[in-house]
Amino acid sequence: MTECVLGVDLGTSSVKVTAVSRTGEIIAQEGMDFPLQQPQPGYAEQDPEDWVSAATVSIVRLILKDKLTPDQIVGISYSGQMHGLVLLDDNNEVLRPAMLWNDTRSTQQRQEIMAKMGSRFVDITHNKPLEGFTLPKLLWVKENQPEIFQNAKTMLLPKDYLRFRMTGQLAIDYSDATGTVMFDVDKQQWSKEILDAFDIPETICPPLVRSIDETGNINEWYAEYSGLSTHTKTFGGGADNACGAVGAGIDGPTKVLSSIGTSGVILKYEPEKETNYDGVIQYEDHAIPNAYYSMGVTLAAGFSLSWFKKTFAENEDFTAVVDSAAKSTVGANGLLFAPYIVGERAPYADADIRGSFIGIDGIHQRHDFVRAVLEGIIFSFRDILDLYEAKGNQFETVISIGGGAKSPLWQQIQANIFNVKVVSLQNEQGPGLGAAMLAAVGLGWYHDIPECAKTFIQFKDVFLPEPDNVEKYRQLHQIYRKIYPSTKEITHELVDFRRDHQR
Ligand SMILES: Nc1ncnc2c1ncn2[C@@H]1O[C@H](COP(=O)(O)OP(=O)(O)O)[C@@H](O)[C@H]1O
Ligand SMILES: O=C(CO)[C@@H](O)[C@H](O)COP(=O)(O)O
Repeated sequence: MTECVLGVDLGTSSVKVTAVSRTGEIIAQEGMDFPLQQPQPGYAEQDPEDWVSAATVSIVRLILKDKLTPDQIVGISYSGQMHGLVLLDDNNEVLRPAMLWNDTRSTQQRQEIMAKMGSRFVDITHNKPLEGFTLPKLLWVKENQPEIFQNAKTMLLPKDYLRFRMTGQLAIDYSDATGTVMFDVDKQQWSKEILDAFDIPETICPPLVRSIDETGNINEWYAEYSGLSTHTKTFGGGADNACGAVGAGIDGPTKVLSSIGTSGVILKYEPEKETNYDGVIQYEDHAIPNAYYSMGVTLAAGFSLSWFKKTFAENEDFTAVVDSAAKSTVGANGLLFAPYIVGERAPYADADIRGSFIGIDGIHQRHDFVRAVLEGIIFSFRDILDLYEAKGNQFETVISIGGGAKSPLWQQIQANIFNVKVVSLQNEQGPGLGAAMLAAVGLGWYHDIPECAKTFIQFKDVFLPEPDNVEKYRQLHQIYRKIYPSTKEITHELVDFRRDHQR
């Protein structure tokens, strides 16, 4: 019997569960989608029960279809979509749908936090209180649903809710704790100053654990529900981007992570706790003990492509639609797309900006629109890379992960727009692999994450920049950068119009 660990990656569009042997072989992988609710402009919610059901179906498939035996699964760890607010009452029942990282309804609360604490807030958390983060959401509930806030005993993030249902134990790891912006990065503890400023009881914050720490065995109920064994241990896990960076081997200043999941992320490893980008780029504790990372986030990366596919090519094969972009040209025959379809976080922290196609011409065909979507998402990543380069960083390698890394064409576009070599992983599920690595280290199979990485991480393809196309994309990016200032006012007015006339 080959022992294995499971990396459970709770994303925004689906959960993916990856079973990995002690020698780093991916022996099986299962997953299941779940829906996203957007009932009003800026709202993004999910039912936490959908996460539990989808994770359980995936685990049951691993056992029944892929023939893993429960005893073979010795450890489980988690990678989770960040910042989402799950509120539990004193019976640990969920009080309202989870408000997700791409829910931007809390602009007023963001302003209130800045008005009250200003730069002190950024000093403590190393972040600005953007709508996507957990504290503004909690304050939105406090102000708009006071009866729910009063009954809220515990706040959890998505992966921590899933682990709670599997083990009965409440916990949060440091990488997800930083993403709440209720955490003092320098002191490495919940910030009493922030909690007191907004009258939030510290008891709402779950106990902190390291990503490699044990967080209890699978409990009797979940063992019966899923077929897992009560001997299986769970481990803290981390934020999906922290786990993605672990699974992609981002371990030094010359490598950068490019993740195309529902969101898009450009991420850099940071060895120093003291680094502070004044909140222009996010700063987080890592899943690697005593390490940190920074990142810029595009709110709708894979989500823009999925939206396009659902709206204009619903019944077609996803890969075929993406591949059709090869029929277009560099620059999509003069068509640009700005992916601000649910607002934006970096480099423009603007909840009310919306997306656009610019330059639509009578000659354009659907494949030009697909190409423009792929390119527009990477132009927005280029904006983030520009922020890093302006601070003196130079990268030699981009490691590409997430659902978007299934497309070789999209990775070549990245190499050309970044003008940096892009490398893919054998399996694009970096966060799931990273989570499995946390369990492998937690179990003691490996001394630490760098040692585990030598066995677990396997690279696949290399995409080199093509000089002619690099130059064309450089020119196109100059035009792309004008879209935000040119469309800001118009799209804000349209969002306001929609809010005013929402039925
Ligand atoms: N064949 C494909 N080629 C390129 N991109 C894809 C393909 N299939 C899915 N995607 C993109 O991958 C995204 C989902 O990536 P994933 O890493 O699973 O996200 P999450 O972790 O947020 O659930 C989708 O939004 C979609 O745009
Ligand atoms: O908000 C952030 C990071 O700050 C997002 O990156 C979420 O963590 C969602 O990740 P995916 O579902 O796109 O992987």
